[in-house]
Amino acid sequence: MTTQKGTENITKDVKNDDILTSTQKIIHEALEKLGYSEEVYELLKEPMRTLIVKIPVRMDDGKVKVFTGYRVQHNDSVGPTKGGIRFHPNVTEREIQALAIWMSLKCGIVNVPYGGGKGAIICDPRTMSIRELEALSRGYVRAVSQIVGPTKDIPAPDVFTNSQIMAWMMDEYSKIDQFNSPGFITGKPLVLGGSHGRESATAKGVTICIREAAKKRGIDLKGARVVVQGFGNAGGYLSKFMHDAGAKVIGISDAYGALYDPDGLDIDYLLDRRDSFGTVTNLFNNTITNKELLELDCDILVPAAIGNQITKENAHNIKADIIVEAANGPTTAEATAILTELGKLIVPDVLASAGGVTVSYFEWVQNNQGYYWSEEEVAEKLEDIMVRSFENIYNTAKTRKIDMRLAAYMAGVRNMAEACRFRGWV
Ligand SMILES: NC(=O)c1ccc[n+]([C@@H]2O[C@H](COP(=O)([O-])OP(=O)(O)OC[C@H]3O[C@@H](n4cnc5c(N)ncnc54)[C@H](O)[C@@H]3O)[C@@H](O)[C@H]2O)c1
Repeated sequence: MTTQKGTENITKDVKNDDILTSTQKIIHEALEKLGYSEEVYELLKEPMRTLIVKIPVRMDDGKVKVFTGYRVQHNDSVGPTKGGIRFHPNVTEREIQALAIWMSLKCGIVNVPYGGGKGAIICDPRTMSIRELEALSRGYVRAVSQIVGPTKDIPAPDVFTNSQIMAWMMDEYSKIDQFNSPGFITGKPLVLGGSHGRESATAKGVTICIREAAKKRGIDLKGARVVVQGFGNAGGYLSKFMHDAGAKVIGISDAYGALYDPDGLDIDYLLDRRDSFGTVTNLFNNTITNKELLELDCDILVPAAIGNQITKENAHNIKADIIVEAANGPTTAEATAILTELGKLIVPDVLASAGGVTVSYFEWVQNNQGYYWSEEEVAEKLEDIMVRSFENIYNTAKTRKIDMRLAAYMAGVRNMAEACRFRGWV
């Protein structure tokens, strides 16, 4: 598995009920601002479909273990639903539902023709053999096969799932479909129809948001002091991209602590020493805490680890002028209000981390065309979409005198609400 030990905390630390409730609150406000009726909110506040399945797997010891899996589809008025599959022991139904709604918002923001979806299996892949994992992955596809497919609902990797699991799932679906179906799932290995640039897509999207936000604030990225919480897929690539852009990455962290150097950290060296769990701080004695990291004097702060990191307890101590959320849900609603009041610019998660689903969309388009793009082509198209999405949301926030989170929710929910109306659902 390529995912990290630390991600275990992602699910544990975030208060998932709060995530769903606070998401619903902002959706309500966004729909109200857009002038949609209460009926539209009633339709969009929860997923349209939640499938719970049982997956029997014969384990290596000869006994059968029955796993529980989910596939949640938020709304398919715009197009098929899309979202990752999480393998995690602590995953809950409400959490997957909230994540499916966030996927809808991200797709609306970058204007790709999908609704949001999300899947999960309650399991701990770190304790399973490769054979058991393959059997579980294939069993999941058989169990949900009636509601997924390249034109219905397209899964992708998430916490503790990777391109190998996507490959098994694609193969199983192709057998059921009796047709080679690469467009059933994204995040596949390149040889099975994966896309160039997908692994770093989230960090690329975050980088573009940082660059655009810095321009708005008159901050020159060259020499700007950047702090990144989390050094896994998103945080690691992001630190590298910031370093390459001439910024000074003065702080990074992982689940065990944080590193700080006011003159800038040697990111290439740290990436080289990082383990497969995104951990590097354990190699150093002179560390600071994650709490101290978030409050460092810097220009740009990027939470790229877990949820609920900036709360009403520490919001007043945040010194960064710009906060760009690579992680899902790092800032609470109260903290957003405090930081906005203090004049900080927050680029919200549903916009900042939408690069991943954008390149997943590119992968699906390439699979449908049977024609594959170069890395440059993928990067160019991602750049174009992210810049336009950022501009749109920034300008909405400015014109309407609202924060960028509410503006992003307005952009994220609009296509869906409009499509539901045209279809005559509401
Ligand atoms: N990777 C993507 O494509 C993607 C896309 C959208 C959103 N995100 C979000 O970005 C965040 C990071 O995702 P990732 O894929 O980089 O995960 P990852 O597992 O690769 O890395 C997570 C990093 O956070 C650190 N971490 C874990 N618990 C921590 C804690 N309690 N305090 C401080 N640091 C901690 C880990 O040590 C690791 O360095 C998550 O919130 C994820 O939902 C990721």
